[in-house]
Amino acid sequence: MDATPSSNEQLSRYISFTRQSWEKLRDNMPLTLSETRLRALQGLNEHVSLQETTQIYLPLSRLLSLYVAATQNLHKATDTFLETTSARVPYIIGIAGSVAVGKSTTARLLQALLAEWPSHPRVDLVTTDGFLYPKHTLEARGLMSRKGFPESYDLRHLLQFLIEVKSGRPTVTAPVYSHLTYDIVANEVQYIQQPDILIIEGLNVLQTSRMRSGKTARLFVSDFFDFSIYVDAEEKDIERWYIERFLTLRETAFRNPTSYFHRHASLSIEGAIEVARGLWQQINAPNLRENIQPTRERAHLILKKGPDHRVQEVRLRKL
Ligand SMILES: Nc1ncnc2c1ncn2[C@@H]1O[C@H](COP(=O)(O)OP(=O)(O)O)[C@@H](O)[C@H]1O
Ligand SMILES: CC(C)(COP(=O)(O)O)[C@@H](O)C(=O)NCCC(=O)O
Repeated sequence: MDATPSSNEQLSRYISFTRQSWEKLRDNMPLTLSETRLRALQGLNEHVSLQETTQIYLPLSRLLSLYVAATQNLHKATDTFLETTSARVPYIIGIAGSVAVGKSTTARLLQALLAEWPSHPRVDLVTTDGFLYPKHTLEARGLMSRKGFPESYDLRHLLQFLIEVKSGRPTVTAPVYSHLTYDIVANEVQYIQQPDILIIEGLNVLQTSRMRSGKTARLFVSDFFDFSIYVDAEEKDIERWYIERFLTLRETAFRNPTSYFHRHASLSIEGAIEVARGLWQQINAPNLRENIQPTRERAHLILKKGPDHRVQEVRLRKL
């Protein structure tokens, strides 16, 4: 008998909110942000409407804020019991989902909103692309068309980074990736210095993948998460968003001569759509189906977007 729970069984572990029922939760919450502050945040995320920020993401930031406070209190309780003073340890939130589903936008918006709550003002954000192997290594291993697949990441390095952050080290560094050069940036690192909250965003953060040696990893990235979010949408919508973003980049970033995709800046619209669809169908769609979507039900919260990026449904796991 198959002991793996079916997708329906897994989803029944969640409380499901329609957009309307989620919005109503705002009534129970002290949403203290002024209209002026919200508009300033809007400037950081011009893609997300003010209505979406207020109705979906602000309640979510409130929920997360309650969880952070509860965890901070738990640490205090342990300290009282043990008569110790532990190092400050960041609360870690993982954000997973397909390429182009809107992970970065969601992560940046939550970073800004969470920083507004006085009990945890310092919120840092790290994207897992910094832990991809450098381009020359991917080329040498024949992995350039497997970027974003589990084997394209230095998982050991990512786990080491998380161990250091969670052990309360005052300064931890993360490598940096450039979408412009399509490569790790040599001699550049991001410093993480005991923020109150650390958001880790990436395709792979809920995966229970194998090490390159073929052995199953003993530790998973998600073991370090206090909370995790999966950003979900229909594949046909994500493909369209991917192509739209590619067309925008053709008119902006690709014009830069140092861009890895500079040669695509001179393509016709039809030519650019063909290239983008090819990248989607050969790399990102198989990765979504094989490695990303199967991790969805590991998340504490699932945000399901409609064709216009507006969240249609929120599922919260019964803890
Ligand atoms: N909430 C949103 N509302 C409108 N557009 C969005 C939203 N989130 C993302 N987008 C757009 O969708 C595309 C992909 O978003 P991005 O955050 O870059 O995705 P990812 O980090 O998952 O690759 C971008 O062009 C972005 O502007
Ligand atoms: C860099 C990425 C693997 C995303 O990495 P993440 O930050 O999610 O770890 C992805 O954006 C990517 O480059 N995919 C390869 C195919 C493509 O160019 O779309």
